[in-house]
Amino acid sequence: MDAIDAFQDHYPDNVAHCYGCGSQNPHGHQIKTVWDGDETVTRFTPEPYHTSVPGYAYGGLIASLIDCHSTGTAAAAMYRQAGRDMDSLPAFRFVTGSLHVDFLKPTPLAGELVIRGRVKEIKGRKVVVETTVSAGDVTTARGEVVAVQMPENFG
Ligand SMILES: CCCCCCCCCC(=O)SCCNC(=O)CCNC(=O)[C@H](O)C(C)(C)COP(=O)(O)OP(=O)(O)OC[C@H]1O[C@@H](n2cnc3c(N)ncnc32)[C@H](O)[C@@H]1OP(=O)(O)O
Repeated sequence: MDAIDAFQDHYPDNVAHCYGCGSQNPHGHQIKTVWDGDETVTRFTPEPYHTSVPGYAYGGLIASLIDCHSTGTAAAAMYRQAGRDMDSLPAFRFVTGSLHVDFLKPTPLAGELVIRGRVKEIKGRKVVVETTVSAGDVTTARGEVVAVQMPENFG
């Protein structure tokens, strides 16, 4: 999916290979996240190969959408709080410290999923993001991610 000025379009190429959100990963989801007021939104249409129970999406897919939607939201929220453009330096880069997912209902494979995030807390290098996944008007999963600013010596 192409989106204009998505958060992920501002990730430098050297950190744009993530399976969930990297624009440079041809095998990945390549999600695109934007602001919608105080919320963030990603739209993603699963493929037939994302199956768990026939007709329904694999939980790992749902978790990875929540994960990368939330880390992208964390970065955008830090830039917004600082009143900075997402291309400005030094860059805010976030990795997942923890990922909690509640699978509320089976997620249908047919059609678009809407992933929405809301910042719950910003404290120091940590951003806590609450994210939901919806199919039509049904919320099928809810997640909470603790995103932590990537240390200089990551790895
Ligand atoms: C721009 C490019 C970005 C592209 C990549 C997007 C990534 C997409 C999502 C991913 O899949 S990332 C890959 C999976 N994640 C990792 O591999 C991370 C592995 N873990 C680490 O490297 C470190 O544990 C981590 C950087 C997450 C934290 O280590 P730190 O030493 O920097 O954290 P520190 O101990 O200073 O804690 C900072 C705050 O975060 C909190 N925190 C850290 N780890 C946590 C955790 N696991 N659960 C809950 N909170 C956590 C910690 O409590 C604290 O909060 P408080 O300030 O309120 O006290």
